[in-house]
Amino acid sequence: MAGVAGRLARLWCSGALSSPLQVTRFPALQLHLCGPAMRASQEDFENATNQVKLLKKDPGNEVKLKLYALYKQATEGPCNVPKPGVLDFINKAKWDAWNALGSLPKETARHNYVDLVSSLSASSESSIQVTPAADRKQPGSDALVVTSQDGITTITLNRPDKKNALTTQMYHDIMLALEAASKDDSAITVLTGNGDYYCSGNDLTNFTDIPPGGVEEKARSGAVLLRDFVDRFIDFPKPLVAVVNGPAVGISVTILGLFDIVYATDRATFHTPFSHLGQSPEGCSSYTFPKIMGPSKATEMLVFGKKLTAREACTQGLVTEVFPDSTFQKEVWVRLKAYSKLPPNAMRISKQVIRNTEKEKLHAINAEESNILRERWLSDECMNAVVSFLSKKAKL
Ligand SMILES: CCCCC/C=C/C(=O)SCCNC(=O)CCNC(=O)[C@H](O)C(C)(C)COP(=O)(O)OP(=O)(O)OC[C@H]1O[C@@H](n2cnc3c(N)ncnc32)[C@H](O)[C@@H]1OP(=O)(O)O
Repeated sequence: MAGVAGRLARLWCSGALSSPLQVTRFPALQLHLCGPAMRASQEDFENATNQVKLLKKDPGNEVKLKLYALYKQATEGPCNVPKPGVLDFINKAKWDAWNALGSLPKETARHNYVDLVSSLSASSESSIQVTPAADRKQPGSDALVVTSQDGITTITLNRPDKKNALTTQMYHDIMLALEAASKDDSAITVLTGNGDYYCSGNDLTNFTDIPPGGVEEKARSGAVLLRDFVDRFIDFPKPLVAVVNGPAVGISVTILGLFDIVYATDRATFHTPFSHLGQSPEGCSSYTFPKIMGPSKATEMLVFGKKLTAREACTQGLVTEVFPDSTFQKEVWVRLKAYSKLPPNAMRISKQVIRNTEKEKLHAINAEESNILRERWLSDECMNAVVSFLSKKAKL
């Protein structure tokens, strides 16, 4: 194994890998917990729209496009106008910026707009400071944005440029967010993605972050992280809903068997390429998938890596309901807001009555899957697959 890992390191040092792999830890991600008193209120947003006109320093076209896109997303939702012609450069650039935000919820766009204006005013010393909502954390990296409103706590994977691939830090942040959501005053918790992907699974550059203890230590700590991460979904006490806004890969698919409801846009696909990657199933899918869809359909996904369309995944029981992409966000959030008005304790207790009978078994399955993966991660099959992806030779 050291040979392959050494190859990975040499490949990186030789610059053959196109993206500058992070051998150091990922920058700490800020977890924006926007509880009822902490989300960017409409007043914050209106203040920010006024303050942006008073900026002393021109923030540049790229930032202005981002402000434009966030403003439109916050006020009108996902891009809903036809794409301008190629010669209409300015409007096409604005359209592209807005469209790139995909299905980002209005509340999140509003929150990001206020944060951006706040940071611009701080750097340009404008005459009016936006007073961020009380107690809200200062803007920082928001690869994970948590908002809580209308009885729903929403955890949004917000790393669209990397198809919402999960960094090691994001696993920790999601666990923190689930912990907070289990105790806040919301009735339902949602996991969704921003951009065209729901989530492309484990960030494969995580494998390049080799600690002093070497690859064996990396595999050990990865197995501990995986087991803890999946345990949070097994034990989560409130109704947990996946709003699958686009393609889903790997662990983002396997943990769906632990959600209570899975709503998907018809653009979504569901791919678990574990053999392709020299790995094996996780997220309790080795138990939940055969239970949900039968052993042969589960084998097609988990062993042979068959990618399912949203409708196939619905037919096989992994997805609860599929919606047309054009009305997905609107229909899903209207429904979830109605569900969130139901008596929260009754929903929580009913979920636990359903889940409790399996909890012990699911924890045992999770422990077994994590141990097996710890070995798989040390295999040449796995590292060769990772090296192929990172050297941009192979995509799924
Ligand atoms: C606690 C540990 C748990 C471990 C257990 C988890 C297991 C898994 O999740 S296994 C599955 C892992 N995921 C993958 O293997 C997917 C790899 N990605 C791809 O194959 C493709 O990116 C794609 C099919 C998801 C999308 O292809 P495409 O539409 O062509 O977009 P790009 O490939 O250009 O992606 C844009 C950008 O994002 C980077 N990226 C996407 N996915 C990942 C990823 N999983 N890990 C790292 N980076 C990813 C991609 O490299 C591009 O980056 P740039 O080239 O720098 O723009």
